[in-house]
Amino acid sequence: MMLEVDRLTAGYGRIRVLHDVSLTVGEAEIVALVGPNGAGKSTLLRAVTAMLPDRGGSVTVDGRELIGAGVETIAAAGVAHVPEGRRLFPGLSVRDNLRLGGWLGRNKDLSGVLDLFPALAGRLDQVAGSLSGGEQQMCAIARALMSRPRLLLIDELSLGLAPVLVDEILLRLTGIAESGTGVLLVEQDAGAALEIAHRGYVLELGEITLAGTAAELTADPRMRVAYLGEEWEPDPGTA
Ligand SMILES: Nc1ncnc2c1ncn2[C@@H]1O[C@H](COP(=O)(O)OP(=O)(O)OP(=O)(O)O)[C@@H](O)[C@H]1O
Repeated sequence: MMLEVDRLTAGYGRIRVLHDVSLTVGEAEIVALVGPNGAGKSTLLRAVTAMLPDRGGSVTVDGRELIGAGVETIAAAGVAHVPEGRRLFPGLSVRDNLRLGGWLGRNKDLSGVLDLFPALAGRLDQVAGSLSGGEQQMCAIARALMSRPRLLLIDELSLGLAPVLVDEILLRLTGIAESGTGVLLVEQDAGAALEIAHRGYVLELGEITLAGTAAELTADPRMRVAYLGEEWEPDPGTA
């Protein structure tokens, strides 16, 4: 497996958020991470990119330990993170945001990401802060891709976006994975995420409570009621 998270424990100050979380993402695999607000999904992505202090467990990419590693080691391991809220530099142009994404890896060639997101091609000179929400999300993903990552971590892809746009961006992710990149996708819209994911995990109260292939999770009755909008029909025998 490319990414292996093994019994990871992480939190903030004295608050422990993640408890012995283990998960994997393979090459060219899309893995969905779903769960309620506050479950620890963003914390997990932050822990993988070593933005949190080391609390226990291990995170390896291709066997290389990331816990305790510096930002350059993480970039060299090929990990890119699209954080919640996108975090573009709003006063810089789209071109400069993209170039910054390629800076550590000395990648100046924008053509690959512009092929993926043609909507950005005509907006290279526009400041990122004036893009629409969907364009900003595309720009944030494109910026992350400029580092030519082996592993892409995306937090709350659909936040504030129209469903049609979400579908379009998810489709792009399928193409990105087909080219070999592993994708760990944190997503509120579990249905949309499981449509493109190969596998998924449910994180609740900082623990993995359910895991399986996308088909297994989509068919799971608990999953269907809790995350996929199915109405609960009490068993007539017990109601
Ligand atoms: N910087 C921080 N300092 C202290 N506690 C934090 C910090 N960031 C997050 N938390 C707490 O950690 C817990 C997990 O938060 P996290 O953002 O990882 O959840 P999440 O599953 O991503 O939720 P959401 O779907 O709402 O984004 C929450 O209780 C949150 O309040």
